[in-house]
Amino acid sequence: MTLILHPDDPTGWREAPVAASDKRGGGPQGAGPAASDRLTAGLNPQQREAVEYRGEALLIVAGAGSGKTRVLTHRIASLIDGREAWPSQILAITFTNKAAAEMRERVEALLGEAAGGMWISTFHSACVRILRREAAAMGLSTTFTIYDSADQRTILKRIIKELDADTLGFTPASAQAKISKLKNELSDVETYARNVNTNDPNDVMFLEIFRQYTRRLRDASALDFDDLISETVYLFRAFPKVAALYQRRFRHILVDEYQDTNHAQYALIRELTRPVEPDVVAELDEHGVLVRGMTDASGRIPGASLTVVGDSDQSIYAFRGADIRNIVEFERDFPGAKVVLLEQNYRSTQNILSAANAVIANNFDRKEKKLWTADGDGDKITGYTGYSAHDEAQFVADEIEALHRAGVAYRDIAVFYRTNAQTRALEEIFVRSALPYRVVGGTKFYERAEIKDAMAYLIAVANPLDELAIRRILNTPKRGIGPATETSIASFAEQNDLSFRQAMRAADGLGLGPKVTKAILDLANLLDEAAAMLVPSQKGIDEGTNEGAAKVSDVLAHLLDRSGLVETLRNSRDPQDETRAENVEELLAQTKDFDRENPGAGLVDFLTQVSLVAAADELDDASGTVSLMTLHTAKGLEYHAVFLTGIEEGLLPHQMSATEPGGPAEERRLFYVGITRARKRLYLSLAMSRAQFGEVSVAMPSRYLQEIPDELIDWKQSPGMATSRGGTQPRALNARRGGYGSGGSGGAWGLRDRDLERFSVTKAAAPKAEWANRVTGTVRDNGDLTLEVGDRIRHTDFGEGTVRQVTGEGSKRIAHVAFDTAGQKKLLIKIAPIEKL
Ligand SMILES: Nc1ncnc2c1ncn2[C@@H]1O[C@H](COP(=O)(O)OP(=O)(O)OP(=O)(O)O)[C@@H](O)[C@H]1O
Ligand SMILES: [Mg+2]
Repeated sequence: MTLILHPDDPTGWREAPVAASDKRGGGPQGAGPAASDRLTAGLNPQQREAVEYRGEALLIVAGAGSGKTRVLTHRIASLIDGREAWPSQILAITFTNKAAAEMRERVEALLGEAAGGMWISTFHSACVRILRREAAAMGLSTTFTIYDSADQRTILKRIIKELDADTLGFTPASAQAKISKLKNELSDVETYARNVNTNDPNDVMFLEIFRQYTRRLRDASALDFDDLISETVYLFRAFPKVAALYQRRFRHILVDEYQDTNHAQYALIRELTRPVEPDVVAELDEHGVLVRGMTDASGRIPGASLTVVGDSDQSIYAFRGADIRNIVEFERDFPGAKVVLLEQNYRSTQNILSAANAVIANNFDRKEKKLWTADGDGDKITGYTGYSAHDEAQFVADEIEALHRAGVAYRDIAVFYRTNAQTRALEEIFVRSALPYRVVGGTKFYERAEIKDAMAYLIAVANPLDELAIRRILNTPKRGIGPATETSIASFAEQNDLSFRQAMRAADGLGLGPKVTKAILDLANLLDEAAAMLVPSQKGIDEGTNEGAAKVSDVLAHLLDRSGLVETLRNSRDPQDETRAENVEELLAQTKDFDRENPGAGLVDFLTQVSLVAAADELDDASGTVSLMTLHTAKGLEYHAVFLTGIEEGLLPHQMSATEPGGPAEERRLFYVGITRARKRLYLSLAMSRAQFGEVSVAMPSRYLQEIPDELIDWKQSPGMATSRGGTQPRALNARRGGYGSGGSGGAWGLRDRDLERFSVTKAAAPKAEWANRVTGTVRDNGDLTLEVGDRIRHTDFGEGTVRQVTGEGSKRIAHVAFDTAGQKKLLIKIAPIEKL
């Protein structure tokens, strides 16, 4: 393998001056912690100790609101301020984009400009950044697509159908969950195949599903979310020299919410904190990567220092493979690690903390830990039992108005729920009450069909191998290309070992009607044209910049205009289509903002940003609005007033987890996370009946409610009271006005990632034509191979056969071949894997 070195060294590896005395590696000459006294002022002694500790591994374990995240930010600031590390030598990992943006803000507030160049990001963003840069080493296109959960399910649905796997009970969701679990355990197809029980038809079938899924993603040059982490781990393991570049660069790695890391994420951290061995150091040196002064006496570059913070009581991602053992076993994995415990809570009132303590105490197998504050009891918790979900929502809306009148800003109020479906009633009432609100990470803008359509155009341009994207837009807007045509293109592609897109270009030889043929070619041409717009000028290519390339917004505008996507929506009679057209135009506006704010960034950067944001959460607080979000999204955040809604059996604990081992305990931790987000006011509410899946059913108060001592809650309408009034019958559901969800998520789209990652596609030194080819995708070329009726040929897959007919012109000539064993096939002569006998 060859070492990938970056001519422009975009990560700043070469910039760091060397402190010969600083054996921990290459940071600026340290003035020592004393210089950053002002950064430790206002911290308690344990927090200060954690900020100032300078060993190799540090574990901070503490309950909610005790300042763990605060310690991380101060620690980063202190390293930089004390000139012990360059910002570029710091990698801080948080769980959501929102948390990353907040952390960056806090560090910037402490340091000002000096904070630039730091990597503060989620695991996924950091990995995408690495993978885009190193894609070549993995045999992956730098423009690889990131598949979200819906994309995964579409592919799995096709595979399951083809394999008739549904007869064995496989569903796209079940296969997806299983694949995700395996990937989070760093188990790939080969590993799974080795351990599969060949006598179990289910296992054998799953293996085939997994295998096909993996192949399709590879063919499409696509990665799913779990791949982002696991592929980075494989990359580092397979290419120690690539790994060394990052091991050398990041001298301080800090991970927030460590209790929720899964095995793959854990492995990634292990790789990143490994020392660089002397032989690799020597090779780096040979390649001009600065290593002098970074090595210790044995000639190694020591591993990065690692700081992790977490709270095992807040572990809520077991379903995604999070492994609490990562935190429990930290001391074993990192011998000599320093452990700091924080005890005092600075966030909430004592009443809120007492409720949290009482609830979490019911979990066994945990270290006893009690949250306390010096700030006093504060108000009691307010409880409310609604007759229906609407009644509950009305209570929430009324209380929010009351808080607002009392001077609490909307942005300092949040409403949490267990499942996204619960937003319906809340949104309906909020819209009616004209309450400004925003759904964080809810029904996402990007998940809307029309946005996915428009995005699919962009994806098809960026990654010509992405079959999913191109098939999505093949007949969107309608252009007369039916499913039969789609299938014949797909099988032509399959038979000729072509991508779907290449097969489209050969449409005129497929024997389709002239109108359909034209429609297919027009679409292929439109995509090629758009791809050509993205090619930088020769100067840009020479200099490795995007100079001369069209802006993302121009490309999208061109695609929308020429495809007629917006126009079709505008001309439709369906009243919903007007909103859809507006949404697509909103996307266009978004690309304009992107272009303005990220000069030099390209289409792939935009697509990456969207996929990362869409999957994890939304970006920023639109100030002045109440935030609605799931309990999972709420992690790490805090608000003056918090409403926990739907505290009912079946919702919390959720019915899916109630029967699973460890399920109720994990749900209890989720409740605990919710409670501990509140600073001053906490509201717990439930409904006596709730409509789910179109059916109204009686709801029971959550078992967790009973775990909170009575004296802490002031019930405005108690579960008991409501029942004694015979209130299990739902009150007539409020008449619907305003429709569901007409506000909400659209407004959130306008926010952006401060931590935006810019991935420059490796294009230095590629001449324009080659670069253009890379964008549109080229394969083998048989030159002017002439074939005539009666010729015998050999195909790599189909064996030998006889040419029956030749149609088409020039590079689009197609041979109709009768294979001896494989039947009739149509082959594109120019590129099919064939030879003349
Ligand atoms: N020493 C301190 N003095 C004053 N305020 C503090 C101190 N330490 C932390 N805080 C404040 O307490 C609140 C909680 O801190 P932080 O968010 O860092 O806690 P955490 O341990 O990360 O919580 P969680 O477990 O919920 O993520 C924040 O508002 C923070 O600014
Ligand atoms: Mg925190």
